[in-house]
Amino acid sequence: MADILQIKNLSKRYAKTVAVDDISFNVKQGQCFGLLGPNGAGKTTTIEMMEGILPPSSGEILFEGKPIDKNYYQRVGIQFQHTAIQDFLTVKETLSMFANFYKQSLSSAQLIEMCALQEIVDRDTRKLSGGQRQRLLLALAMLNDPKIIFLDEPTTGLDPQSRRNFWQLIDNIKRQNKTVLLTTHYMDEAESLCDEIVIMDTGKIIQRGTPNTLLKDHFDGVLVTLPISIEPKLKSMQLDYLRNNQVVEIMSANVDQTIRTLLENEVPLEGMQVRSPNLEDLFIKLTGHQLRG
Ligand SMILES: Nc1ncnc2c1ncn2[C@@H]1O[C@H](COP(=O)(O)OP(=O)(O)OP(=O)(O)O)[C@@H](O)[C@H]1O
Repeated sequence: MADILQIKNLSKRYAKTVAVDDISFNVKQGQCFGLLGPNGAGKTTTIEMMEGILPPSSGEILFEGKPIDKNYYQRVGIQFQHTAIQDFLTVKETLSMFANFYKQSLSSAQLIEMCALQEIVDRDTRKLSGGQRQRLLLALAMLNDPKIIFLDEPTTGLDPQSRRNFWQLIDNIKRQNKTVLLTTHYMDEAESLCDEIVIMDTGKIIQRGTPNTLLKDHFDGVLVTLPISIEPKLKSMQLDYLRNNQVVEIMSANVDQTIRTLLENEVPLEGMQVRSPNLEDLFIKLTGHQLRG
């Protein structure tokens, strides 16, 4: 697959902060690429530079091998976190109004189908739920049939069902060989949607790869989780573990052996869970802190 975007030594410096600090990566055509990181990591600054709306302090962005120019906006779609939608218009009227901004646009019928807007086409945009509003914003970003679509935290604040519905739409868009670039705080979102991710912290890239490879590279086995109350016992056994909120997590390459050891040491197993490590665990392992907070 060819690279649709190349990010080379990109930085954004403000008077008191280096928001993005010399990052480089490529995005392949047709890929869903995720920018992950905690609050203030530099995700929004990075995506806004990639969207062409924020000038970098240094470095460059190539779109299909060339510096981005004024035609870029005809080729890309952007779903902003807070797009102002005109009051007193229906969903269909809103789509028609925004279509005027582009030389070429998809038909309303195509967008309505693509973004599951059938039941709300005649609804006043002030009466939309959070999930419906996000679907309309997605349709607006898809209006010009872009090659690449940028989504900045598209599902923040949505209920779990609406988030999953939204993921389905993104999946359908990916199937049309569109490139999707998204920022997210949600690790399950990244694991479900992204072919490749970069994890950012304090303006730098700290890891890059496919979710699966990153997890395989950093974890060997599963996590055995127990209530925090057994921590003193684990300390006395000199067993390696991580503290995560109200639980302790033991990394185990052999669950049977770990459970035998715990039983031999009379550790109560009530409340025990066994699970595979996820990107959230990886983030904590790499940075020592959680994504939210
Ligand atoms: N216009 C600005 N002027 C000064 N500093 C800024 C500006 N925009 C962003 N920053 C700083 O740059 C850093 C990165 O911010 P950015 O919004 O890119 O992070 P983020 O990863 O998107 O965080 P969040 O998840 O909270 O949106 C932060 O320290 C932020 O305060």
